[in-house]
Amino acid sequence: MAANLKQYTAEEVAKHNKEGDLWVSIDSKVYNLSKFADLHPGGANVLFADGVAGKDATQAFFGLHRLEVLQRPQYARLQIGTIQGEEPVIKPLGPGEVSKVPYAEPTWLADGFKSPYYTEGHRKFQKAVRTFFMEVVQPAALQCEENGKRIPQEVVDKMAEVNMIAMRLGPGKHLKGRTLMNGTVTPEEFDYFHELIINTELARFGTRGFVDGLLNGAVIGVPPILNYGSPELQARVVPEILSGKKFLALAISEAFAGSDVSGLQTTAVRDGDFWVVTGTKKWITNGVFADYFTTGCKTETGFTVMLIERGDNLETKAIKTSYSPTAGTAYVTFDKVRVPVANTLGPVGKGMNVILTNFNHERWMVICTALSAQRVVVEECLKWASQRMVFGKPLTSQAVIRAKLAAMISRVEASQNWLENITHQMNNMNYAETASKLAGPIGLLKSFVTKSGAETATDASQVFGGRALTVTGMGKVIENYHRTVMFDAILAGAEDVMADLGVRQAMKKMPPTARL
Ligand code: HEM
Repeated sequence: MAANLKQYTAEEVAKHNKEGDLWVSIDSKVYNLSKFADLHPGGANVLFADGVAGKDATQAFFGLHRLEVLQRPQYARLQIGTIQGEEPVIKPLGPGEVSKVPYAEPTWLADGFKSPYYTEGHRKFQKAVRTFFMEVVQPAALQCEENGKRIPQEVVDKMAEVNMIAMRLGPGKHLKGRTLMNGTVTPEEFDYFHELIINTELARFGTRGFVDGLLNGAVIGVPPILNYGSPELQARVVPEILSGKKFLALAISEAFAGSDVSGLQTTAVRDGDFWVVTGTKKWITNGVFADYFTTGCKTETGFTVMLIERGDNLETKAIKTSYSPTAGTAYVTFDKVRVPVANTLGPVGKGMNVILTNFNHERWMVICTALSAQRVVVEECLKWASQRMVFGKPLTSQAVIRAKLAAMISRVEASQNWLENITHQMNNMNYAETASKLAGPIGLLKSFVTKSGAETATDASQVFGGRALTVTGMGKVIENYHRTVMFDAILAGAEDVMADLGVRQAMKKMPPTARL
């Protein structure tokens, strides 16, 4: 488009510097703001100021707006030309591109850095996944986060086409025979680093509610079916969910009891070939739009897990939380719901094992997405602190700001290295080894990442100041982050419980031979 636009000299632009005849240049692009001035959300008079009207307003503009403002079609069309002999310097990331901002990407994606963990195949996969998320998912993420609606079906269908929903469950037999990401990786090659890549990419939009709205219910609620459901149940339900035709939520926690499973009150009573289920569930991610609920119930001989289909006696009500309703967080009521006994997942009374099987993977997933979101905050802060001018100098000229950046960067880099180490172990341990050796480290890392997240949210808010408090505009990613950072510290195991689990697991492994 720029090629067909007229070229102007700075002197020509300077002539248009008053009400009714107002031009500015921003990053070598010339904008005619004559009519727009009265519509400008920041007011008209700021545009007529000295140093703005008829001038190169690049610095003033980027002190007040995000680059995306200029990309919105209604504003992009204000551009009438370019400055002769100049080229635009500021560019958004194209689909699949990696950021050149230091620490904005994990080191394995940074120029010249090496990693022992990632192969050429992982690199190809990362590029394909980033392109897919930027092109297909990001527009929906931004919209849904704002309007609170469920992820659109067209996006779900496109995710299903590349088997994204199946890949989100991790490596395993459910991938067999599927073409993954248009053949970028085979089901046999797909490992936890591929899954880490997906989790990293999906959390990069500064839209925390949408991260859970992106069918997280299935990620945590389908594995019990794959591991414990009868072949008939699997054959009926799993394809519907992995193809995005039906949605599923994991329904364990209640207002009466969170992780304290012994306190659960939802009860299932046997009546012939059916369970009759009565009770309530709270904080159920994706519950608002789920068709199936992998549900924990109290039965005569203990805790039992079963798959419950939405029907007349099952109601869901949206719960207002501090993140976007696009996550579909629900309060669920079961009123004598009749559930076929064939829907039981695992042995009756042994539901704790069914749920526990899934915990490490769920917590690891939360670590991946929480860390990715934290890294985005680091990038936002590095950009802002460099472009924001105070007393004639960039914010980075303040030592106190640099100290905050140092702390933020160190936290994400430390967590990334620990996460990649754990992911490598997951690739090389069988299920029993993972359960015995990694529950502790995963608990500790989850606690570390979420504590770091809270510190980073505070630091980033100080860097952005008042802008961190507004839902739109310059600090919108920071606002979303500090408003929602606690979700990761609570979902899938509260921060303090996770840290304690790590130490308790270590205590179990203390050798009797050890003495000071
Ligand atoms: C193509 C030119 C421009 C467009 C399309 C534009 C558009 C906007 C938009 C959409 C907002 C709302 C906030 C946001 O979404 O970030 C805004 C706010 C604002 N704009 Fe502009 N603007 C332009 C140029 C400028 C320039 C050159 C100045 C220089 C002083 C300016 C000063 C402001 C101010 C002071 C605000 C309020 C910021 C805030 O609330 O934090 N704008 N502008």
